[in-house]
Amino acid sequence: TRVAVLISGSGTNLQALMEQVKKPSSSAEIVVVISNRPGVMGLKRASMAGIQTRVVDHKLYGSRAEFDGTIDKVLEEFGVELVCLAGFMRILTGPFVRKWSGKMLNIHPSLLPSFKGVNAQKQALQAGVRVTGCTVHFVAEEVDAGAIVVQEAVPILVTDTEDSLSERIREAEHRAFPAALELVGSGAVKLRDDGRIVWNQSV
Ligand SMILES: Nc1nc2ccc(CNc3ccc(C(=O)NCCCC(=O)O)cc3)cc2c(=O)[nH]1
Repeated sequence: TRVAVLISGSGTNLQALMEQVKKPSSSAEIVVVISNRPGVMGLKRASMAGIQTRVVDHKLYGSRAEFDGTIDKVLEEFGVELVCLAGFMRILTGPFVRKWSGKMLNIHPSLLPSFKGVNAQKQALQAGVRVTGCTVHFVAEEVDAGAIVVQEAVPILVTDTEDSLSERIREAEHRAFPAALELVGSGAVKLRDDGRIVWNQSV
C-alpha cells in the first residue's frame, strides 16, 4: 500500500510509521511526506529516511479548496492509496475528505468521542478522568468524529502534568497508529459506505 503522511511539525508519529513500514511483515510503503509548513523537523526525518517530501504552504493559497486541491494533486502524482494525518493541523474541506473517505486516517490524543478538538490532553486532566488514551479514526467531514479503527487506554496519574500525560499518550500513539496503518493497509479493516467499520473475517 502506497502511503502519504501529512504533517505540520515534528512528526513523532511519522517516525513511528516509518519504522513500522520498514518491518518485513509490513505491506505498506511511505512514498511521500507532505507538510503545510516549511522547515519542520518531520521533513528532515523523512529526507534522512530517503522519503520524498513536499511543502504545500497554506498561507500561499487564497482558499481552503485550493490548498486541499494542491495536496490532492501531490497525492495523485505519487499514486497514494492511504493518507495518514500525523499532527496535521489544518481542517480539510468536504470534497477532499469525501474523495479520500475510507482511505485517510487521523490520530487523536484522547479516547474519542471524549475530548475532541485541540488540547485534548489538557481537557482530560481538567475533567478529572482517571483513564484517557489515543484514537486512530477514519477522517470524516465532522472533525474528530470519523469511525474508530484503534484505541489505546492510558492511565492518568495523580502526579501528572499536561506534559507528563502528553508524553505517556504519545508512547501509546506510536503503537496505535502503526497498528491501524497495517489493519487498513492490509484490508483487514474497511470503512463501509454507511460509515461503519467492517472487520473482514476470512470466511
Ligand atoms: N474534515 C476534517 N479535517 C481534519 C483535518 C485535520 C484533522 C486532525 N485533527 C485536528 C483537529 C482539530 C484541528 C483544529 O481545530 N485546528 C484549529 C483550526 C485550524 C484551521 O483553521 O484549519 C486541527 C486538526 C482532523 C480532521 C477531521 O477529522 N475532519
